[in-house]
Amino acid sequence: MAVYTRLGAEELARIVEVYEVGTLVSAKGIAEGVSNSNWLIETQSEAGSTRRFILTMYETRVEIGDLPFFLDLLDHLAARNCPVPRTIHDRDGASYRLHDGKALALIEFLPGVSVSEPTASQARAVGAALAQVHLAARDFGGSRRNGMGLQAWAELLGACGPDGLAAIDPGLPELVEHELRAVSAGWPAHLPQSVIHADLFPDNVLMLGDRVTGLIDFYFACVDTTAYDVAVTHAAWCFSPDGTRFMPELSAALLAGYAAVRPLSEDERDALPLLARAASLRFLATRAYDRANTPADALVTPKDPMAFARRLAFYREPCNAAVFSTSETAGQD
Ligand SMILES: Nc1ncnc2c1ncn2[C@@H]1O[C@H](COP(=O)(O)OP(=O)(O)O)[C@@H](O)[C@H]1O
Ligand SMILES: N[C@@H](CCOP(=O)(O)O)C(=O)O
Repeated sequence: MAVYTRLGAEELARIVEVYEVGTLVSAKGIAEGVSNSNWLIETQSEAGSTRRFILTMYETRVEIGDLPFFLDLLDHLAARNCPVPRTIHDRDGASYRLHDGKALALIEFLPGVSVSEPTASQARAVGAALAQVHLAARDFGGSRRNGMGLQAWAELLGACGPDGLAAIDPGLPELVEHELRAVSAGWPAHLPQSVIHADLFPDNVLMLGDRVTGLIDFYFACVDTTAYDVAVTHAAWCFSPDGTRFMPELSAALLAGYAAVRPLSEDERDALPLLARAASLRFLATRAYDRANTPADALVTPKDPMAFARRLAFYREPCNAAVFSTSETAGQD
């Protein structure tokens, strides 16, 4: 359940009044998501037409100082026809406002559902949408460093300690130590950089059939290696959720969909096997840390770190590097 803050009906109505969107007629807390509190808001204009919005209250994970980057990015991408929600500015023109010390934003509601068993056509569409974002963000003026990069993973994994990792799985301390070293030594510093989403999991994509209607949850977005974002999305979409089963048809389709919009250079393709190990390590790190630090009675159940240890084991097998080198990846869809 991701509604951490309670807001009463009168309070919500007063918040909505600050925007030129009509009056509040309903507000429902949204259970999905783990980081922020979200409400589905319905308003009515004087003429009687209704509109829907998402009201997000940023909880502890999002720094208020980063909000201009995240929210301006949404408006920039939406203006370039990327399927991302626009922000609704208040009567003073602000994209977010403070309420009892926490930041709030009203965001366009987009239709669609998050798929749990993606098809190849859906994976292709997601690859294309990701490439569209990478291209459309080229003239975005904002910048934000990746606070969830290699150093952060090392710190999170270090904070778990060998015993904490071994409590999850006896093989984890050795795997993590080896992979942190390998990824750090092999990180391809020369590749193109851009704004990246950095967390494009199926639950952050809204779809209607094979069409991507919404890319959401840009709260890890930053400037980093573009191909790393491809690797993150590959790790997120191309396996069964528990990481035991690689789905080759989803992989080929996702990479082909991406390359059809933004062909990957040879250097980027060559780097993908290592970047996919890096992406697996990143989600293994946050999940292991959350597993070790979430109280047993917490409202949110921590996600399984082993699902990404299994992906990591897949990507580090030299024979599996071939999944990234099909001719489709070069744009011949
Ligand atoms: N713009 C939007 N349009 C429609 N639904 C949305 C939108 N933004 C968020 N949601 C809904 O709210 C849920 C949680 O949003 P999300 O940004 O992923 O939260 P969190 O950052 O807490 O993970 C999503 O799974 C989706 O159902
Ligand atoms: N995608 C991450 C969790 C990040 O949470 P989000 O709700 O902000 O997407 C994972 O699966 O570990």
